Amino acid sequence: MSLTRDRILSVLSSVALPDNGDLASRDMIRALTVDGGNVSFVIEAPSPEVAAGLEPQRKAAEAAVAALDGVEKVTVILTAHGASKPAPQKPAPNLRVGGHPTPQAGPQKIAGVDRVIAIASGKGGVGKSTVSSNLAVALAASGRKVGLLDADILGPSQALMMGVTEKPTSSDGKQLDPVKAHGVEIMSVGAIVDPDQAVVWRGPMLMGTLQQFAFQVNWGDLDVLIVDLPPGTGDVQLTLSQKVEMTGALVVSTPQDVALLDARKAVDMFHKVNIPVLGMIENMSSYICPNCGHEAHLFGEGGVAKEAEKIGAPLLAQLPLSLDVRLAGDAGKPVALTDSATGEAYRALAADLVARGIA
Ligand SMILES: Nc1ncnc2c1ncn2[C@@H]1O[C@H](COP(=O)(O)OP(=O)(O)OP(=O)(O)O)[C@@H](O)[C@H]1O
Repeated sequence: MSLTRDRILSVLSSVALPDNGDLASRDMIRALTVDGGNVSFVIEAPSPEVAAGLEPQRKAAEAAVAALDGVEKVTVILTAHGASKPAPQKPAPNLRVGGHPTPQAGPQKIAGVDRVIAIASGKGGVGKSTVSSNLAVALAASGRKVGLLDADILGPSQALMMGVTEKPTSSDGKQLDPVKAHGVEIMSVGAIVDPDQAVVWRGPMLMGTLQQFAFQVNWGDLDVLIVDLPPGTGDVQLTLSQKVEMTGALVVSTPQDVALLDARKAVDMFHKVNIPVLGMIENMSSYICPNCGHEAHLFGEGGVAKEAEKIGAPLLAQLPLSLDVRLAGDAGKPVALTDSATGEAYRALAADLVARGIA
């Protein structure tokens, strides 16, 4: 019998919960991924208190799936949603972007948002923002309700890449309303400040803005909020993991060794802050000559696949290096909107993420 999501869910329905029901019937399984013999998923408890008592169920789930034919490796992560205490009354939010962070106890859910997926890379310039915008557009075109939070506060790209020309407003004087482009709700510093103006802020201002973008924006009901991170393993990544309940991260890398070295660090950082890495994406994978059709692996071949295998995460896509991608990004009309081969690759990636329960 082949290893399918349904088969794994049926095995998980044998893992009973202390207060009735089982892991599958109570809809606690998230981000279930089957990649060859590697199976990974997240058990999401409704609160930290419930999660604290579920380690035996996590172990039982791991053992039950490991016993299935064809399973080589199982990764099961236990997370919790919901604050342990009622959230304290918040003061009226300050609409000025760039305020200092407000104190907050532990990561919190963004109201109305089902899943928060970070798009990360170790190295800069590997195409994280390009992947974020195209994935957001492809998911929205497939019928998902999608938001895009540009967490690259100092080097925001999303206003340009998504062709945003209007500024966010506030309909209630308290929360910011995101701007909408290509079916996606967007919040980016690039939509607020003049494009030629540098954002020169110290850490606390950055973190305050990040918190505002997560919690003082009317995101509405979203299936998935894509968070375009800055490169590296710094303050923004740490703050997000401490303030926002994240579903997981997708790590983007190009195939060459210098990029992979940094991608490995990004993966390690996510493990340290307990955010599951749900998959890797190889960008600028190969170049197909538009004249003769010859495919050249300019930056090497197979490196990202090997890395993904090492961490037990799926390699979700291998996206080509193509002039169309850059031109479309610069024009504010992501290539995923087109019928090109790269547009099709992004649609396939979006469909795969939906099928895996990631988006
Ligand atoms: N597959 C691709 N083919 C051609 N050009 C690409 C591709 N992916 C990204 N680019 C181009 O490479 C440049 C850098 O991409 P992008 O800004 O998405 O990278 P990034 O990792 O987000 O960068 P940063 O580290 O600055 O945040 C952009 O001009 C983009 O259009």
